[in-house]
Amino acid sequence: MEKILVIGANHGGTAAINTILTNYPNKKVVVFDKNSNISFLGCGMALWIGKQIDSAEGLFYSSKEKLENNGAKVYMETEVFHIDYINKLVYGRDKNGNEIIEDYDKLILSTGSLPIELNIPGKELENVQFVKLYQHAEDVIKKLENKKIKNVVVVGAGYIGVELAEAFKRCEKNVTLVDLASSSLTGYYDENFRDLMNENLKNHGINLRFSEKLLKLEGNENNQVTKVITDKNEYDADMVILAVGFIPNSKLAQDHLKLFKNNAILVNSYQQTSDKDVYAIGDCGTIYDNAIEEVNYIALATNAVRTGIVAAHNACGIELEGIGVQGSNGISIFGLNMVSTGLTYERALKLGFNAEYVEHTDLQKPGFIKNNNDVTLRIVYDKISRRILGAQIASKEDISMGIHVFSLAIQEKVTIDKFKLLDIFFLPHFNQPYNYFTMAALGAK
Ligand SMILES: Cc1cc2nc3c(=O)[nH]c(=O)nc-3n(C[C@H](O)[C@H](O)[C@H](O)COP(=O)(O)OP(=O)(O)OC[C@H]3O[C@@H](n4cnc5c(N)ncnc54)[C@H](O)[C@@H]3O)c2cc1C
Ligand SMILES: NC(=O)C1=CN([C@@H]2O[C@H](COP(=O)(O)OP(=O)(O)OC[C@H]3O[C@@H](n4cnc5c(N)ncnc54)[C@H](O)[C@@H]3O)[C@@H](O)[C@H]2O)C=CC1
Repeated sequence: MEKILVIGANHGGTAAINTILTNYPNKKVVVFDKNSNISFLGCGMALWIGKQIDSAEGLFYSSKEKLENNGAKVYMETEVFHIDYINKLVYGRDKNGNEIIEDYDKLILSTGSLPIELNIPGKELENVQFVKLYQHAEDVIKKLENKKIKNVVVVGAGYIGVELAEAFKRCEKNVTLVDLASSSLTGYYDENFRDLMNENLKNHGINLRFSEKLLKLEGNENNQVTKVITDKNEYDADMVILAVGFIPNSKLAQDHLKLFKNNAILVNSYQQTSDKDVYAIGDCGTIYDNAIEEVNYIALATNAVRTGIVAAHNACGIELEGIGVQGSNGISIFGLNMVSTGLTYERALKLGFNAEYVEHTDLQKPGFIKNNNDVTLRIVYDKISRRILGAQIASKEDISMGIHVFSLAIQEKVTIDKFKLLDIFFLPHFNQPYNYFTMAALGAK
């Protein structure tokens, strides 16, 4: 029986394992994970910390037991420390120090990512937290019960930082959000969209400190953090969250597999690495980005799931080519919903596209409908090829599904001119006859 070994059983790994177990009963599946849990939805962490949900119970959708009931052999709390790619052997060590060796016919690496560690004095002080794992969130929640924790400084105003800033505010903490960049969410939105989010955060009492470089953290005699020092200011801090991005966890691939510029494991559209019997999925690997028509690194659970499915079929001998991604993403903070896909205008210009954008703001539904809010849509396109490169939408309405049409447009290289006359239904309960999709696109010269 052919044996497929999976290292890492979070979102990517779980998707691959389930795909194999469901579709290929003639394959043996062996799994290693160094953690004690499987499938934690990090996206629920802010909801849990901010008490918008009561517990973490619903934040898992799989477990060792579920995978084993479906036929896998699962080693939890067992870290793989070496792979002999030549002899196809994987070496793990369990929590009791026992060494476990398993051979494989095909190997799927799903070792994910690690939060970036800033090399600054004071980073080892107590109450300086990373937020990636279930255990991290549990630790933060327990510490927040201490009423002495009043001032929380969040470093990094990307997706994690902004979501957690809201969560800490909901716990009635004084929250300062610091970023090296001149705004929150610089990786995802253009300036006027970022301004909407910054205004929203400010209006909810979050102290925004942008264009500041973190220099060091200071502590008291008990080694607990007390201050955050930047190149411009200093802030009182009883807890500091470091959320300045992820790096791929590709240590096991070094010295054997080809890596991308940020050390992600380089894969082709079948998730195959430079070793034909080894696949890499999710945050530890690269992904093809249709917006730039090149390989890229985009750490998202959605990509982990899709690449897991692709790798599983290919590892089992059924060819399935991935179709690439657009990096579609979304955020919802104090009722302001923002979604984006593909390239922002700023990034498109930086990458050398002949970029242009059209933008339109209008009520979601006709004026006679109550409970109705403005929606702002920006579509970014290339003036020469006319190809749609990206889109951003912001509103207090739930506009989340709207972004998917732009994701598909980028994937299928639809031009802005074709988009102008896209068939969009109208019903006053949902939208307007002169839809902002159409109105924005018609503005393209
Ligand atoms: C707070 C937060 C919120 C997020 N919100 C969203 C969101 O809303 N939407 C979204 O799309 N994405 C979100 N993400 C990103 C998303 O969680 C990641 O992209 C996703 O977890 C990647 O899945 P993965 O399986 O590739 O890697 P990981 O989740 O990093 O899992 C890797 C697994 O490999 C195991 N492992 C690693 N090394 C070894 C080893 N040597 N031996 C054995 N096991 C090993 C680890 O224990 C882990 O279980 C969020 C992330 C965080 C932290
Ligand atoms: N809603 C969603 O889809 C979510 C997705 N995620 C994903 O998880 C991954 C990790 O998220 P984040 O850590 O928030 O990364 P991020 O890339 O979203 O944001 C990192 C932020 O840190 C800032 N930064 C970098 N170095 C810094 C420094 N030295 N000092 C101060 N600021 C610095 C950057 O300017 C950036 O704003 C991302 O890929 C993200 O897309 C995370 C949370 C939610």
